[in-house]
Amino acid sequence: MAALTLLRRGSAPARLLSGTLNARNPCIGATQGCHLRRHFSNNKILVELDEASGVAIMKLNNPPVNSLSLELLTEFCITIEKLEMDRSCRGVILTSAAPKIFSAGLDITEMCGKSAEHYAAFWRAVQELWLTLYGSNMVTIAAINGTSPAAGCLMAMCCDFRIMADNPKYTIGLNETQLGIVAPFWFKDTMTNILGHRLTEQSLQLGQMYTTPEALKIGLVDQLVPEDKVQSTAAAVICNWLAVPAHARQITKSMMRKQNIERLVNHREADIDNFVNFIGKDSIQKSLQVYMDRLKQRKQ
Ligand SMILES: CCCCCCCCCC/C=C\CC(=O)SCCNC(=O)CCNC(=O)[C@H](O)C(C)(C)COP(=O)(O)OP(=O)(O)OC[C@H]1O[C@@H](n2cnc3c(N)ncnc32)[C@H](O)[C@@H]1OP(=O)(O)O
Repeated sequence: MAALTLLRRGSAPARLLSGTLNARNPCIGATQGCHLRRHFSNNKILVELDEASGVAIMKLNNPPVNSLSLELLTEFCITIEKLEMDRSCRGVILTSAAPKIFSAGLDITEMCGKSAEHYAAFWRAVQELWLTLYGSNMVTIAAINGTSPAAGCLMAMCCDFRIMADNPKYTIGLNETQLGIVAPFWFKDTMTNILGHRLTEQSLQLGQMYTTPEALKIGLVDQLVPEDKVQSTAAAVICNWLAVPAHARQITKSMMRKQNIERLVNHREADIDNFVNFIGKDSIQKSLQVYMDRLKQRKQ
């Protein structure tokens, strides 16, 4: 089990020990043409695992906009954990099967007009996604092939490296305040680790969505490439990351992230209570409804 996963689950670091296999050139099998590909999918996640390179491509597949429903969140975590346990997989490229949208963030309908029990289950699943992806021991690369607001941006920020399609129509950011809601502390912590305190404060208060050049400039994404080069660039980048001795990279990743992870692990139930109280307020429900109505009106 992964070192970071170990941090919250206390299980044996088998992956950590086995991770040095092929460490000098993990992509050697792929370059020599000995491709062994395994495909598997849940309903909403498509996975293609290339055993030669140890890289899985994981595609969000929840049309039309890859909104993160309870079902998708659950499948997402199961998929990552399955890959984490699979010795032939050492890296994941996270991308979207939908054209133009990486992910529209949390499914707003899951946060409207539902019971407190539903809100609690939904929020636990959102937490689980963050813990699983941010805490993954695998190399994770976000191949952001479309717009990515709110929790869509969070997923990308959980990855080790972000490559975005350079399309003037695409934007990325944590826009929660624009919906009248508040990004919780662990969203904030994730962004702070990437952008620093001042920029995160400004970004969160304004609910700012960045164009691709802006996102590159502030470091929210690491690389911009033409749309048709996103996948191939991600494949090349992940090979570089996998070439680093795995145990050293994993321990370093754990060292950089464990404080943030522990903070949520230690306050998980309180965070769920906060969410349930907050989202159930009439004023917040009204804000979300107005936002959804506006989204629908844009089309008319
Ligand atoms: C005190 C502290 C306490 C802490 C409390 C915590 C509070 C909660 C924190 C929550 C954290 C994260 C929140 C989120 O992630 S909220 C989601 C934010 N997402 C957005 O703002 C994106 C909204 N969508 C868009 O801007 C656009 O849809 C798009 C992604 C740019 C795509 O545009 P498009 O023109 O291609 O498609 P469009 O016609 O707009 O959409 C197609 C249909 O999909 C519906 N839809 C879009 N986004 C969502 C969504 N996020 N959830 C649910 N449904 C969505 C849209 O309404 C269309 O539906 P229909 O075809 O009209 O029926």
